[in-house]
Amino acid sequence: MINFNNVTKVYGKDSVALDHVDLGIDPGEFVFLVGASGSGKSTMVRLILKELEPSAGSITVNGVRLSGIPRRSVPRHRRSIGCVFQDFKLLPNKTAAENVAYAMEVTGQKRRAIRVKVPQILDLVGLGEQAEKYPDQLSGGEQQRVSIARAFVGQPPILIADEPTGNLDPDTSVGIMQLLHRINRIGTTVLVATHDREMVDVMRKRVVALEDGRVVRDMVKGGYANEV
Ligand SMILES: Nc1ncnc2c1ncn2[C@@H]1O[C@H](COP(=O)(O)OP(=O)(O)OP(=O)(O)O)[C@@H](O)[C@H]1O
Repeated sequence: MINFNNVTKVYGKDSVALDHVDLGIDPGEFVFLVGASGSGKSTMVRLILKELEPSAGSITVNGVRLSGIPRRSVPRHRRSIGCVFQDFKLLPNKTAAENVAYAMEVTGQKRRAIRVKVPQILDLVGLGEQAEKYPDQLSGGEQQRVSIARAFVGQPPILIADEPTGNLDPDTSVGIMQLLHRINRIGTTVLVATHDREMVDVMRKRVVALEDGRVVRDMVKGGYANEV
């Protein structure tokens, strides 16, 4: 589903963010990408989205080699990947329902489809009752659920979350992780870049650890640290 083949990314002249990375993620997997600040997690995410180009090596997503995607087709590539961020990135002047609907509008979906789908997806993330609230009327965890609903409403085959629980307390984080797990169980490939040690240890999923741009550990049912 996602393949990095000997990928190196150098920013500027000599800032090596990724150093000969090989990584394969199969369809339907749930993978944590862990590592200290600056280890290269966000760079990997941005390469997958084709926001950046690798300095060397090749990347395949959904069976498509990214270097072969022409610029005009990049938006379609990005639509196949739902994205969730630490800071939610919701539109403050739109309700929860409108935020989700907007994501469908910009991809040209029909009004009727939007009317049907938005309540369904808000129910799925446990926010059926909060549809008409604005982001500032929602808790951090609820805002993150809206952003997951928005990322998932087009049913992309891949969902990427970059520090999805970075702004949330531990209890709320568990709920967000359970939701990502549920989305994974429906068949979505989920990649979560995180520092959240507790969550990684509880979930017992595949853990890929980066250190200075290299994959230093890849465990099937791993923990955040070596000894777990
Ligand atoms: N635009 C850029 N220009 C130059 N160097 C960069 C740029 N973006 C990232 N880097 C460097 O590349 C390395 C990897 O950064 P990256 O943001 O991928 O790490 P990260 O693991 O996502 O960190 P964090 O957890 O803090 O987000 C770091 O050394 C960083 O300083």
